[in-house]
Amino acid sequence: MSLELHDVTLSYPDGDSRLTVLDRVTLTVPEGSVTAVVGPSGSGKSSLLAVAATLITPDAGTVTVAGTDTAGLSRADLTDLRRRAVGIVFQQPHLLPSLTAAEQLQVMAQLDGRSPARARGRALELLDAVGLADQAGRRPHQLSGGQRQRVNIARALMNDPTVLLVDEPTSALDHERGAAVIDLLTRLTRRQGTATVLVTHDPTHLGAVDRLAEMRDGRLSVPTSTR
Ligand SMILES: Nc1ncnc2c1ncn2[C@@H]1O[C@H](COP(=O)(O)OP(=O)(O)OP(=O)(O)O)[C@@H](O)[C@H]1O
Repeated sequence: MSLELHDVTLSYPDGDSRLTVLDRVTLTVPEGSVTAVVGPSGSGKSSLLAVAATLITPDAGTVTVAGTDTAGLSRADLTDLRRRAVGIVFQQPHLLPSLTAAEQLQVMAQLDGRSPARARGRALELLDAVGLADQAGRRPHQLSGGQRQRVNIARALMNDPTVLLVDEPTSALDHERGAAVIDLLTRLTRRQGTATVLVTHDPTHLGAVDRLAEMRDGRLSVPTSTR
């Protein structure tokens, strides 16, 4: 299992008391499968992703990423684990305006110490995988919203992550493009063998995912198989 959260609790200060945002959440995500987490606004979905990404340390419980128990790791070790094993797709692509689609991806690998030639090769391979082989030289303003989101997804896969965390990838897209993005994420998950968590408040287009769980007031239902 590539991502395991066990009995995770997270709270924030709220006046004199604390607001519990994650309440004993347990989730195991097998490699090569997509677990979708749905739930209303404010139910704790983004907090769940932040904990799984090791960006926030929970009050209690364990988070195991790619076989590594994250409890007690130093900040430097957490950063290293994230760089090696975690890909994150945020709601908004946040692409750099002056870079081409290929360069957006290459930057990631060069930061990681790969040679420019290898980074370029991998970038073109991934752009091809997301159906953008012929758009590699375009800058963000020359791409559609759906194409920008596909560059965003390809970029998150540049370091060959074990765990892929995706936050509301369809919120800026129309129905058809949203469905295409979910379909793409599912295909890439199987192909790359990632353990993927997809958070959304929109339960449409989820036909292709493997398991579905619901977040309500910080409690996560046990994921049920959709196939
Ligand atoms: N840094 C913080 N400090 C205090 N409270 C916070 C903080 N971050 C989130 N919250 C609160 O935690 C709860 C869960 O927020 P979270 O963003 O995880 O929900 P969500 O399900 O992702 O919502 P949305 O679908 O609107 O993005 C909300 O009540 C929110 O106000």
